[in-house]
Amino acid sequence: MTPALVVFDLDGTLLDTHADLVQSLNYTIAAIGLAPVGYDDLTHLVGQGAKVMIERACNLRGHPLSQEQIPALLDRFITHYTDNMPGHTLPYPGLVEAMDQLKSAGYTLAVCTNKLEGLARGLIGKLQLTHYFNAITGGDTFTIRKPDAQHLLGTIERAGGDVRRTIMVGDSVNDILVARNAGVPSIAVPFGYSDVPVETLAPTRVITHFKELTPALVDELIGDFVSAKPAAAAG
Ligand SMILES: O=C(O)COP(=O)(O)O
Ligand SMILES: [Mg+2]
Repeated sequence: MTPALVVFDLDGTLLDTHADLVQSLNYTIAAIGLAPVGYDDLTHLVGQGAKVMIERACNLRGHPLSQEQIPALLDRFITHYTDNMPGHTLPYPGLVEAMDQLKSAGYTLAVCTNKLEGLARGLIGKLQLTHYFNAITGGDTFTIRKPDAQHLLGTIERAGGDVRRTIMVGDSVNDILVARNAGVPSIAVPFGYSDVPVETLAPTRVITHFKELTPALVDELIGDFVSAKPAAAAG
């Protein structure tokens, strides 16, 4: 049987990236004279990748960007963010121990993020975590991204997983929606960058610390989810 697969969102789930995102974003918008944004703004800015984050920050400062302005600002962000990796970014408490336990139990792991794939791979590599994952996809890996189901389904395929034996772990609405759209149970974590309480996103389960992410919980959610599905119509 295909091993169970746990797919993680990156920003606000796998890694606490907020300080470096804010630092590079402020460095970027300073180029057009805009005042810096704060951590509290981040929950409304992050989630759809760097380009959207920059656009949202400029809108927040009352300076909507023209399409012509975006490429240079995106390059400025990517250069600064890459040059400063891993910066202050760290895995959340208990994550590495949970991933070790899942891998020891024969489970496979993957990353499905709306961060640019190159930035995700660079950051995961700098933190020496690449070896944990069968697949790492970003917002630019496919032509679509979360919450489109195909982003998660494509990640599952690249990881050699089975959608019926997969769970998604995330901190924001796009993660819970992509799981729902792909027919996959979801675990929400409250310590990331959601602009609403994660309970209101109706995930399958909420955990408050990665010590709760055990093989038994994964089996429970997959089992419950499969048994709760209507029986396939008789062929
Ligand atoms: O880069 C972002 O906007 C956030 O991406 P993620 O939460 O899907 O990792
Ligand atoms: Mg996230």
